[in-house]
Amino acid sequence: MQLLNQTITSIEGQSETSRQQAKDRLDQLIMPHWALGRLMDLAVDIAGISGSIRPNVKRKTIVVMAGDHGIVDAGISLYPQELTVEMVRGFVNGVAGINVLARQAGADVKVVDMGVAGDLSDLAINGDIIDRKIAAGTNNFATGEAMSRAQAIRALEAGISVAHDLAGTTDVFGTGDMGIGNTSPSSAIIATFCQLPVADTVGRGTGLDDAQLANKIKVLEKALELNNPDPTDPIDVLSKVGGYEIAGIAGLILGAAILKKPVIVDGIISTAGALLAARLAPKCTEYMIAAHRSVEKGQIAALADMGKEPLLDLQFRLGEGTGAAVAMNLVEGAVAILTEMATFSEATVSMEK
Ligand SMILES: Cc1cc2ncn([C@H]3O[C@H](COP(=O)(O)O)[C@@H](O)[C@H]3O)c2cc1C
Ligand SMILES: O=C(O)c1cccnc1
Repeated sequence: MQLLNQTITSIEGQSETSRQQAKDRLDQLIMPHWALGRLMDLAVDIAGISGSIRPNVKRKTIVVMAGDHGIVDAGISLYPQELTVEMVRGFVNGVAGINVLARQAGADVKVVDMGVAGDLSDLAINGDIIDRKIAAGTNNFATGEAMSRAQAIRALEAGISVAHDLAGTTDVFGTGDMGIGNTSPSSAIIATFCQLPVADTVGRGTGLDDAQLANKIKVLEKALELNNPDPTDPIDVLSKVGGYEIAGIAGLILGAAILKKPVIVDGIISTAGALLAARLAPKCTEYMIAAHRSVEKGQIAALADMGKEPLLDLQFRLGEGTGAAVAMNLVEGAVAILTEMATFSEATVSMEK
């Protein structure tokens, strides 16, 4: 509890001085005023986050938090739980979607076992994954709480500790997730914090049909009624209807904020983690960059709640950190514009407005 308390009470906002210095320079670049639009807004944010107008963004790490979910027993996903382990092995072998897009963006992928139900000890022993396993999957929150308060706090602190462990080799973090069934706790968390009917935050996940979607909504409505999470108590929400990888993502974001490093937030699972982090420490939203608009409508509601506008809309519904990886290219582009493009006074040619 000490690491969590220390972290949430110490997070400061962006540097206003660096934001202003970045704006002043961007105002004078050799092009029509602010003609690169949101890429320039992004450059201002990264300067404010890092406290520098020459921010380092070369070393990028996508952290894929993995965990399983007891609520798969209620038939809320198309796929079996065993796929979580198989996908983790796929990430380690470098063959999944996130591996391809991270390679293309020049980012490392680090996989964290936050609470996978299967045995990954061989990978942990070899150092192929980071082992922060809290339990072998959550309890089915259709029949009781997902985890204890103590487990929820340990999972958040594990995420914070991962950010600290990777800080020496990371300029920019990206969040990712793997866990069959995890769109369900994500939707439940978002419905609770945003005080929305769960039907407004639920989507088809990996591809449910209409009848399966109706069942998912019914299961989650009943689960929320049974658990009655308190939206003013983020640990209560996490323990009752959350997930270990979602807690890990929230912790990673809190850690990035304390380290004053940008964290690119992926799809609905990552955004549920981000909302949890925001409820614990509202200022941490200043360190988040929303990568993309997910097909899942709950993600859009959570982003709106935090006042975040996603950079991309590519109809993604994969997770793993794939949107964050694609958005890393934009982060590097934004900083390149800030640091490499000439101002009118620096340019050798004179230009009349
Ligand atoms: C092969 C495969 C790879 C994935 N990679 C990410 N997800 C994504 O889909 C799952 C969430 O959807 P739902 O809540 O409907 O189960 C999570 O594992 C998420 O990371 C995958 C899903 C599958 C099947
Ligand atoms: O928004 C996402 O990242 C997402 C959507 C559906 C399934 N898995 C992930």
